[in-house]
Amino acid sequence: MLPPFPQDVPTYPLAVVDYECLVAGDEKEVDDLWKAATSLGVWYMKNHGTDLEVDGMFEMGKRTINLPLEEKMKFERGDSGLSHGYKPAGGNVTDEYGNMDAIEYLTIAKDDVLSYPAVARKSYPGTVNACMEDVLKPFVLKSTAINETLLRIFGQKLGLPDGTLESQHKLEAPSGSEARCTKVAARTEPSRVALGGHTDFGSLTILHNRLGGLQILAPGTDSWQYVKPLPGHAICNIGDALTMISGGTLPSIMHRVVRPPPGEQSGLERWSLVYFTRPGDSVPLRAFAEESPLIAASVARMSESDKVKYAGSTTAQEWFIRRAKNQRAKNYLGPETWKASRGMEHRPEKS
Ligand SMILES: O=C(O)CCC(=O)C(=O)O
Ligand SMILES: [Fe+2]
Repeated sequence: MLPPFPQDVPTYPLAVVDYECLVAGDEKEVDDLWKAATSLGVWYMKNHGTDLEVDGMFEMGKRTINLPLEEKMKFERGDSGLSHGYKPAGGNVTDEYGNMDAIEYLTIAKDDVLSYPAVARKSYPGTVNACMEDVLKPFVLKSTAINETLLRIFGQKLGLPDGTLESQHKLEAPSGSEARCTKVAARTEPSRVALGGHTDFGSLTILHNRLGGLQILAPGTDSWQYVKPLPGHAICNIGDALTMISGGTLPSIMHRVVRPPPGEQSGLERWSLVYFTRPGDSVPLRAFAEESPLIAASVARMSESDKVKYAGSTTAQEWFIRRAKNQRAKNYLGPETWKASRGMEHRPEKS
């Protein structure tokens, strides 16, 4: 049993959305989701129906990340901006000064899970391969189904023609969608930022965490605040790609990971699990203004420089590679590298 999140540490309250009610078409729930997604871009989701798959993923992640470093490094992700594989702590920077991160993680491409035993992007340690069929595949498929439900709702609320958002995120299209298991070691110094402030690169993120450590920087505020993990609840957030497609209607929240909060949780190692849904590699990241009057109105209200940003000069894959590559510690040359790693952050200077 993990100790509870301390009562005397302030947390940012998020809306709770019930996934089963969304699936049932409950209008109030759909409206609650839309309110959370368009105001803050992050919410809790209960009754997501993936508890078994999540447990299996945590076990697989722990087994793999607990392998000797030498073994894991055979599958290291490299510095070219592709994320699949193993990333040791210190592999990325967390801020403009080049301070290194303190989180290690293992990232498995959706394309590799679906093509297994053929390799689409990268090969993985035996501990991953051993559960491709029984754990990875059901986790990826269920997480995808959840995100398809959310995309369908967002598409309707945005006034896009039916299927528009889904067609940018086809399961069979090569994409940066991926599952990630993360670990922050117990010995990490309390002052250290484990994962620097960022917005997620793709469209939708489903996060499962059990100990505190996730913090958000809510728009209009100036300080990082913890989000308290709630048992059985996932934390979902909007990423840059959906911000772009929706013409800014769906904001991607800035967040980061620090060590668990003071008190009983503070000395413990922290594990989390994420599924990122991203558009197909070749999808241009632009506001879908021609397809939706609501998005067109949002673009019309933008400054000229924002209009250029939302006009779509990169594909989803180019966006991802630029951001991921410039976060690599080995590629860090100075504050300009950090700046080049930024996405849709509302406070780009915060880390
Ligand atoms: O571990 C967490 O709570 C969040 C991880 C995260 O933000 C990420 O991997 O992008
Ligand atoms: Fe993130």
